Amino acid sequence: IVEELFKSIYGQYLQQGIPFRENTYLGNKPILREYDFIIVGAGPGGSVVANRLSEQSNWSVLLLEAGQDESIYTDIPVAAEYLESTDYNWGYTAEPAKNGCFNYANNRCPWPKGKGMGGSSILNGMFYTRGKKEDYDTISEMGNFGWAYKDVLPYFLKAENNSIQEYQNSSLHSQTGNLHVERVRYHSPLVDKFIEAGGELGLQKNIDYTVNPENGISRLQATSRNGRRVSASKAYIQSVKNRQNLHVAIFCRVTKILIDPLSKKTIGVEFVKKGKNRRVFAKKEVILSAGPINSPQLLMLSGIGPKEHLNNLGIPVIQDLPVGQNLQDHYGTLALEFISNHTGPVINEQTILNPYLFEQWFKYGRGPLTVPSRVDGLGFVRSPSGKEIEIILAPIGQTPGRFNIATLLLQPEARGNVTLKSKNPWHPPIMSYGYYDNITDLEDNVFALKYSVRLVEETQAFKNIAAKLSPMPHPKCNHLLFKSDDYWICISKHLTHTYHHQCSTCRMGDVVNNKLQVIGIQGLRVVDSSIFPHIPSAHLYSPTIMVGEKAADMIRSHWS
Ligand SMILES: Cc1cc2nc3c(=O)[nH]c(=O)nc-3n(C[C@H](O)[C@H](O)[C@H](O)COP(=O)(O)OP(=O)(O)OC[C@H]3O[C@@H](n4cnc5c(N)ncnc54)[C@H](O)[C@@H]3O)c2cc1C
Repeated sequence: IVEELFKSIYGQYLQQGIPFRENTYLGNKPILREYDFIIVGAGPGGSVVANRLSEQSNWSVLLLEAGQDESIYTDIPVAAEYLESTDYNWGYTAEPAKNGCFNYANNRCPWPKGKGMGGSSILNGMFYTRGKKEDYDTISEMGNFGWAYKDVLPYFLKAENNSIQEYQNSSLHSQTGNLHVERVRYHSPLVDKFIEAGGELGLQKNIDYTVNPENGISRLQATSRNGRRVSASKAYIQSVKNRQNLHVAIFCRVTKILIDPLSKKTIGVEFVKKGKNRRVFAKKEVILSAGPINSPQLLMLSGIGPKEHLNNLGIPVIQDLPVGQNLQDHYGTLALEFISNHTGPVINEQTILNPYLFEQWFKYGRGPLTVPSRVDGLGFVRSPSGKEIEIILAPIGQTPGRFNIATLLLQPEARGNVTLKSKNPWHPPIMSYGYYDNITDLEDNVFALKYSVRLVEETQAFKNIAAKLSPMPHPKCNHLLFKSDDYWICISKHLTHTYHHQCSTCRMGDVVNNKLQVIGIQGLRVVDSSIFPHIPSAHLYSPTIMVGEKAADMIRSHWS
């Protein structure tokens, strides 16, 4: 019976898995029937693994990406926020929030996710941060051997290529990796005011926040090179595009991971390209790097997830695991508006197309278009509850004489989850998150908003340019006393902003082991931001690159 079943599964796969020629990412390489490794998703997790595994010339590697290639538009740092309304975004929306996202229709916060070579690193804010030593030590203390700070630091360094002058001789930075990091190449005088003001309030000026993001303030370290975005695909795929053993195929939407239900061995994946269903097989492993929303979705569609949920949808259960649970994220307020007598450049939908600014950027890698999402300046303060909060300066306003400060809770209490709407792979999953359901998050954000106002209104640095909070109250909060705690609570709930660091939906310890192998399944790993069991105090691009570097080493040593 087992043999018959085996034949019926594999026989069908083998018939359908005939080779076909493809218009692939680079050149016209055919997608073969079988590879040693199949990687799903060309985001930061998948791009790194594809590069590192294909260093081994006797291993064949296929990287399947649902989206398209990058373009000149994704190269422009300041354009990041505009890319969210293009096909580079999966365009997800979270479920209605009870205590946040009030400025959006039905209280549903948008959850953009990058779709294309580089994943979310083609539309992210390009902040380079790594988090705190304690973040990784906590991950290790949760039982994940090999993930303490001392274990992950070498991989951060392996990845980094930091050209910032003052870090050239630091043992905590490196200049040899693939991920370029530099200072923003347009220096607004407002950033200096921000740093001065932080100093006046007792923050340490010009800290290296990648090493210790605490009680300090400094300019941004950006994942760019000569003023151009460095996506994960730029950093890890473009330079190895001519490797014969690496095939990269775009517009390939994976709909299922093929797993033999008896042996629980991963066989390959099913995907759709140009409307056709196809299958491709893995000799060694399938590596799932589809990101924090699509990785759990694909696992559940393939029979790996909470038993009851899968049973309710009629999906045969292969492995009962808490996939999609425990979603974590960073959120806060975007953004308070301040006015001053400083007149600097203005970037909005009209001025971004200004030919002079474009030429400055294109020819020389300079000017305001090099400023990622208009941001240059981060501060780190501790709330009365003892948690770290990030304060973000956008010195370039959307209207003249204005600038913005945003808040970000680095260790929020809120949690969420990803579940399936149906067993149809084309239906987006259901995403929920408890914005401000926990009073500590709300109190911490109110503290951060009041701190941001103090930073501007109570320091000489900003007084010198007559800077102050815009006196126009938010129209939905103008029934409350301006600047009172109740006003700030109202602002928090209306101007809720997620920083798109969703993670932990395939968390290490519950869904994958410390080698990132899916528990109970052979030949299947998850390598992306969904594996963090506990959210680092960082924007997650560089931590996910670190995960990719570390995973590639583990995979290599497993198979050698
Ligand atoms: C708007 C925004 C701003 C951000 N700003 C910053 C920042 O300033 N600094 C920072 O450090 N981090 C930032 N982040 C977070 C960071 O970019 C992400 O944490 C990181 O990209 C996660 O990497 P990943 O590999 O887990 O997944 P992703 O980057 O989401 O990549 C997943 C890839 O898989 C592909 N994929 C998904 N499903 C399928 C499928 N079924 N078949 C084939 N391919 C599939 C996707 O198209 C995508 O290319 C931001 C994120 C966003 C969205």
